[in-house]
Amino acid sequence: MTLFPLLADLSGRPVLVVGGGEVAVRKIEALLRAGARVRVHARALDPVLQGWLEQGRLTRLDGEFDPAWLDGVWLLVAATDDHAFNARLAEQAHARGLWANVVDDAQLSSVQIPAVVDRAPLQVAISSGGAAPMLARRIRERLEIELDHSLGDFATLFARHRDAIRKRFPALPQRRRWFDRVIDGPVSVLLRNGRHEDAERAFRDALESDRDDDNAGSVALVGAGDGDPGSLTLKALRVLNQADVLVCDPALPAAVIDMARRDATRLTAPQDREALVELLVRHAGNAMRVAYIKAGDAFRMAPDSALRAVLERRNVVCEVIAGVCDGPARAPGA
Ligand SMILES: C[C@@]1(CC(=O)O)C2=NC(=C\c3[nH]c(c(CCC(=O)O)c3CC(=O)O)Cc3[nH]c(c(CC(=O)O)c3CCC(=O)O)/C=C3\N/C(=C\2)[C@@H](CCC(=O)O)[C@]3(C)CC(=O)O)/[C@H]1CCC(=O)O
Ligand SMILES: NC(=O)c1ccc[n+]([C@@H]2O[C@H](COP(=O)([O-])OP(=O)(O)OC[C@H]3O[C@@H](n4cnc5c(N)ncnc54)[C@H](O)[C@@H]3O)[C@@H](O)[C@H]2O)c1
Repeated sequence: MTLFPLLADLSGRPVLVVGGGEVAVRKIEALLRAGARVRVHARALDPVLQGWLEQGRLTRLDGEFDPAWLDGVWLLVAATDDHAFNARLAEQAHARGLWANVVDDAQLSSVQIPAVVDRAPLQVAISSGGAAPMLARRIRERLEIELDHSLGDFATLFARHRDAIRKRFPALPQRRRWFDRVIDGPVSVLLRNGRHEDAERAFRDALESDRDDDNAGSVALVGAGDGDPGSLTLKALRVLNQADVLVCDPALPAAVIDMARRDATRLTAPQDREALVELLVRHAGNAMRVAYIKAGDAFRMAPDSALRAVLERRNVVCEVIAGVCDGPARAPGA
């Protein structure tokens, strides 16, 4: 059976959760985050749920289960450890045309809860259809590493300018090309560095500029740390996987360079400072995402710490990614 993926707006809508254990806590946490009005019925409540009850974040229904509790509810979550009881609850919900999630039985569930990477308003939902929930969880963990938390801000920025974007590019193909360019451009670099006003300005510039003369790329100055590829920070790894052009310090261990995107152009950094700056500016001006990588925490220390200001004076959006140097130093090329 193939499940139909859909996203539900439960904001302000009542949801009944039966069961108050560990699994109920996880489902209720997600329901509350989505703004649902959660009613709980359970013999015993987990201390976390007890706390939320005391804070008025949920209501509790006491006594023997009463089918009338299903009235006006949008979704039932059967989360007890009593399989037969869960099955009866689902049956009653389905008889009323309600959606039911049964935490110990995928087959009985008309709704399943996926693993979620939450970068609201952007969300990635992963489902194995009940085949292997732990596999869904593993894939989520991988995506958590890949997706920067500023993606939510990025999506919000697009939403805020939605009307202006449509007005500026009324034809869809035109709009699509523009979206592709902005998504790969410097706005996301500014957002992930917390520079919200600069991001807003760059976004507006991209909206106003003519398609063909907006070739803004960016430069990331990446500290590679102690030379152990395992010491690269998440930020460094993400940048290395996105970069179109890698400018590598000659002393950088090959194992670190191997972590980068395979099809990126790899260049050796010129020794001459001016030549280096010109190289970075030229590629960034050609709509490239450039990463200049050097061992240690080079770009937060003199003399390389000056490089960012030099590039920004040349109108290149630039970010510095710190290197972690706790591990044992590795020989170049190791
Ligand atoms: C994705 C996630 C979402 C969430 O819950 O938020 C989720 N299960 C998660 C974790 C998890 N689930 C289980 C363990 C092992 C615990 C252990 O063994 O101790 C862990 C790990 C843990 O708890 O850490 C065991 C398990 N789960 C189900 C059964 C019954 C069965 O298979 O029939 C059993 C066997 C019980 C047993 O054998 O006793 C059933 C369901 N679990 C689902 C969702 C739905 C299918 C989703 C899909 O397949 O895509 C479905 C059908 C119903 C539903 O709940 O909607 C969340 C990961 C969140 C994350 O970290 O990202
Ligand atoms: N879907 C998932 O993600 C997932 C993950 C792990 C386990 N499970 C399964 O989910 C079930 C619940 O797991 P848990 O760890 O939360 O269990 P738990 O033992 O911590 O909690 C069970 C809850 O159900 C309540 N309960 C039991 N019978 C009841 C009844 N007749 N009326 C009212 N309340 C009743 C208990 O008071 C308790 O609050 C188990 O069967 C487990 O195998 C599901």
